[in-house]
Amino acid sequence: MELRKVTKAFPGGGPPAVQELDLHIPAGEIVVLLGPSGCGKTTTMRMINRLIEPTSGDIVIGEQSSRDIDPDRLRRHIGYVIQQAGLFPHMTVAANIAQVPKMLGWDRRRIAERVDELLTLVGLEPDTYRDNYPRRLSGGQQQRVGVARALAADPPVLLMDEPFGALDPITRERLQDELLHLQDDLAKTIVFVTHDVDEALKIGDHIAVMQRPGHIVQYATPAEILTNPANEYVEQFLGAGSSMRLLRLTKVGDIDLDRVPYAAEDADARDVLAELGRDGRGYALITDGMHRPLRWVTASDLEGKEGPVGTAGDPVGDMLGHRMTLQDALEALLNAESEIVPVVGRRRAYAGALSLATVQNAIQSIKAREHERRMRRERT
Ligand SMILES: Nc1ncnc2c1ncn2[C@@H]1O[C@H](COP(=O)(O)OP(=O)(O)OP(=O)(O)O)[C@@H](O)[C@H]1O
Repeated sequence: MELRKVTKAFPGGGPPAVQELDLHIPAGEIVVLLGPSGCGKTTTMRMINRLIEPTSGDIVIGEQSSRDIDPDRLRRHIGYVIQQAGLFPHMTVAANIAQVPKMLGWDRRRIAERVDELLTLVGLEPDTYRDNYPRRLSGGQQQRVGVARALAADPPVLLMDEPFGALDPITRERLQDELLHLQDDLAKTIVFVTHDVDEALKIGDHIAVMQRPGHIVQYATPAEILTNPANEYVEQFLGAGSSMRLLRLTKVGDIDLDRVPYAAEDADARDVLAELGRDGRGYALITDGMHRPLRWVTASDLEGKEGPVGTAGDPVGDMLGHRMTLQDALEALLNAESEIVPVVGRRRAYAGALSLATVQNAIQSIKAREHERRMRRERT
């Protein structure tokens, strides 16, 4: 989807709500519009599904200008989720979800099957929820129904306007996780509006940072925005704590891990001992035939031993996954029994090790990059 110099001026003067907006929204990605109240996020969304018409410019979906698509047809191909779900209170959950399929003339059986399928997809048990009314549901459950309704006719595009804005922080985080999980399978093209920086960083493949009135100041990936904000405005909008946020964005597998020596359990104890001597840190990891960590051994476990390492040493306790965020890894390390913890990648194979010192090095290099960026900006 592509927005080309899209402008919206409302009658009554003042600067246009949206000004010559250019935005490329790649298929299958989540693009977040992030900005303060009144910067034109909702107006942009409403132009995409033609609830309002641009004053000038063009919106191209697929190969076609949205102007050339009948608005009703267009809206059936674009799911819309808004804050507080916007469900019809006098209709059951099933009837709410079934709206678009009904308009499309699906038969009753197909609709009923689709409703149950969608309820299951968004984590609501069909038998419990399909005949319920929205007011009997919690905010989080209503929002789930809102997502189910938007997905009913399997639209390729989803517009989500502050969908989790009215939820408590815990429910909000859970729904964010579920959305990302769903997106792994569905790969919809999603435009997601929020004014919450952390939500944007977590959800977005790309983020468009918007500024009043109605324009984009930076369009980049979350990591780029954090490490290289385009200007003072973006930096201020991100606020303090960029380093902590980077910990949340960075995956364990992205940093330089500790290369602890390792050997298979059938390796000769004398060879492992020699390797320990060369490495100098005094311990090694023993793995099974699939490179999965089994035990820690120290030099004294191997002293005088001949033949395979076998069951020498102590079993490995905690392990970390390479997809874990640095923040979660830090938390796990603080609670771990040993100072150093193996990191495993695909099929739980050994990928390196992590200690507080390794994390600290990673933080240091993040900080160094930040410092360098600041110096660069001051020079220009
Ligand atoms: N129907 C309208 N008539 C006149 N002005 C409008 C209309 N809709 C929006 N505006 C104005 O356009 C600007 C952008 O509004 P918009 O709702 O798109 O911002 P937003 O970024 O979504 O803000 P919020 O986060 O508060 O929803 C605001 O100044 C708003 O007052």
